[in-house]
Amino acid sequence: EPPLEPYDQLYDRGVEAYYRGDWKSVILNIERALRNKGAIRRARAECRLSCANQTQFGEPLPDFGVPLPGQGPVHDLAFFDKILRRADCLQNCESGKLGELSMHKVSEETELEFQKRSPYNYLQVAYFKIDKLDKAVAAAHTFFVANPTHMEMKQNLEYYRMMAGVQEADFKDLEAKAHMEAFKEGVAFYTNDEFLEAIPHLEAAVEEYFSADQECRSLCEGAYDYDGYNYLEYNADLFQAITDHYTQVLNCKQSCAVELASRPGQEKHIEDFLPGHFNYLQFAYYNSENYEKAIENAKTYLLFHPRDEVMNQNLAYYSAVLGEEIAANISARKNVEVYIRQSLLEKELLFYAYDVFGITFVDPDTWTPEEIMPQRLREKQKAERETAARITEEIGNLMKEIETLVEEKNKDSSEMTKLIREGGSILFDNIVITNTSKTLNGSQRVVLDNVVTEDECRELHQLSNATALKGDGYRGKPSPHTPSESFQGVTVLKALKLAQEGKVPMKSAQMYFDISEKVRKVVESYFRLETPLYFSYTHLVCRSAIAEKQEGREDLSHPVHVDNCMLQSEALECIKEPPAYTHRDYSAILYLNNEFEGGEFIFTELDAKTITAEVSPKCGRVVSFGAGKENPHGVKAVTKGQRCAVAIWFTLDPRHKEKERIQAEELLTMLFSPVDAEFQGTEKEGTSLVEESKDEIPKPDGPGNTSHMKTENQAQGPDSPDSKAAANSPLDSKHGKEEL
Ligand SMILES: O=C(O)CCC(=O)C(=O)O
Ligand SMILES: [Fe+3]
Repeated sequence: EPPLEPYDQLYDRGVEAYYRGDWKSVILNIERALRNKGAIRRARAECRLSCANQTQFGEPLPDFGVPLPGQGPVHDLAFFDKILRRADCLQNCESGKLGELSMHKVSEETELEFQKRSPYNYLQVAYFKIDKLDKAVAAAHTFFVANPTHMEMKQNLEYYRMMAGVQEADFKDLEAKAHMEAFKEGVAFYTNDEFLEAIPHLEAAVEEYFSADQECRSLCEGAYDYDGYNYLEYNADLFQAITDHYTQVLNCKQSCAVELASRPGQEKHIEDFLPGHFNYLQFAYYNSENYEKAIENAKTYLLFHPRDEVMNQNLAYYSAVLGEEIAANISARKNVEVYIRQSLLEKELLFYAYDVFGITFVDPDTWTPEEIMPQRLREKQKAERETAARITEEIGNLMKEIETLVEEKNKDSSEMTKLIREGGSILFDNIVITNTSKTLNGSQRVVLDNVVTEDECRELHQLSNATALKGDGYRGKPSPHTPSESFQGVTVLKALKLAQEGKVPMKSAQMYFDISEKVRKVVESYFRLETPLYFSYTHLVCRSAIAEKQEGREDLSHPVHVDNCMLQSEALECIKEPPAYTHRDYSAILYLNNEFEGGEFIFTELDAKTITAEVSPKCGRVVSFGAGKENPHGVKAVTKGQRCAVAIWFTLDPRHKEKERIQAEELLTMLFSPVDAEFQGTEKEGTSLVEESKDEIPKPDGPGNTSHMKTENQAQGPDSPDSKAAANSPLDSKHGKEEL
């Protein structure tokens, strides 16, 4: 084998070759750099592990029989004897495996390049140039995993995906970590309720985790990092120097828990990662009816979180099923117990160093018992946290005050501008403004007359009755608002479709479309809106009194409400949340007739009682208003006859533009473009050319995700672990599977 070359030099040579276009040399050097880096890492880890085994502390000291004065220094010597032997062992081992390379220090920049997986970016191009597609794809994928926002690589991958000869299996992550892969596979099966299949992967994940942890920890025993110290001024004595270096090593070892729970290209690591394995496992074993193993893993999980309620319940349940006695004899995993004990000792030392020397330690684990932190440090941190909380609260209060001040100012000015603003042109000469916000005792209100003619009113009224006849049944449906009235409604699209089928006059349907557009323009202009107003919903509605149900009637035809929020009149509040149509910004109602009794439109206060203005419907009259809480409104009972109106709601948000409106526009264009008009003539059946609204087909429904899990004994009630454990398993916590 050729002597190992430092990988930073190999890498530099590869990059140089890249700019010469010497692809073979790029591949040769960079592949070798990657291999060397791996070899160094492995050699270091192996040597540190084997030397630790060879020169363990804790062997009995030379026996002096009775304690002698002066035995202390002998103990010290025995300790440092071990240290020297360990150093000797390491030197021999490493130079044996790595030769001169063992002394070579790689620059931080190169280290970072490798961390970012940049070598694979060069490799990807070089392989592509020499037509090694499978390798190019793997290199590209490997790079992209760690750089998911890299646009060019994303495009490359899309390009590769379309190329002939490229297979799905080529998209390999060449730097994937065995423990994470096994975990992901296990969780994938688990998520599919394939528990039996999940188990071997999760077990492998645990095993791989511990070997990765061992390697990670051994790699922490490197050189002292003077970061933060002035190199030249650092003059610690023997024990301070040992302390500084050793705490750094311990800090690094502790952070292995984070390192192992991290995924390339993702900022956040998986929280509570190692304990999570045993949570998955206990539930997977339970669902595979292996109660012994379920108990073992539940107990192992409890080593980390002894007070976890769900897990304690699970354990109680498993124990009851299996028999308390057998259960009591099953213990948690030994290696995990050892791991925890060691980790806690490390934490204690680190907290000690934190407390005394101020060497910062941030505990990466969520399961550390509180007692591990020294009392004094705990109090210090508590005090600091309290101060921070107080400051945060004070700042919060201040911000709130400022916010309300600003809000009030904005409200004043926006109300002012709104007031000044309404009153724009009404675009058509014959339309008249009958009432404004001022005369209607509110804001964002207007009543206009002569918006449409008597003929138009009559035609739309007939359209409503014709569609009701053809569509929903003879007298319309019972009103959703009152038992004393019936109610019929038709949208623009429905009217056009019925017209297309020859069931109502096309001219009327088109008039309905045109008139609603006219109202939209007028409202947009009158309220001087700076951005376009879009249709949100259009409905031609007639309410008819049911003669035999009028006696003693006290309800309204349409209870007082606000169009874009849920009115809570007792609380004098309006909540702008679904199911309210929160995106509605303006409403307009065009009345078509007055041949009925009652049916006055009313504006009220937020209490839904105090009437502030009343509008009597008549043909051609439009009442229009802001759809928000400033305008609660309703309709008084229609006690005789039929009251018809076109109700239109508008939105300023183009994303909520009515889908039906767009379809209606398309249908009209199609019907009245010459070619299509002819084409329509051949559609004798009258089948609709426009797809039925998708909303009318019930949405697909999937199987419940836990419905077929083991449910035996569920009748026993609260002890059943399945649903609760599932709810508490890491899957459903904030680190969902999509992050994996
Ligand atoms: O028909 C009316 O006068 C008002 C109807 C209304 O407010 C509504 O449907 O939201
Ligand atoms: Fe309304």
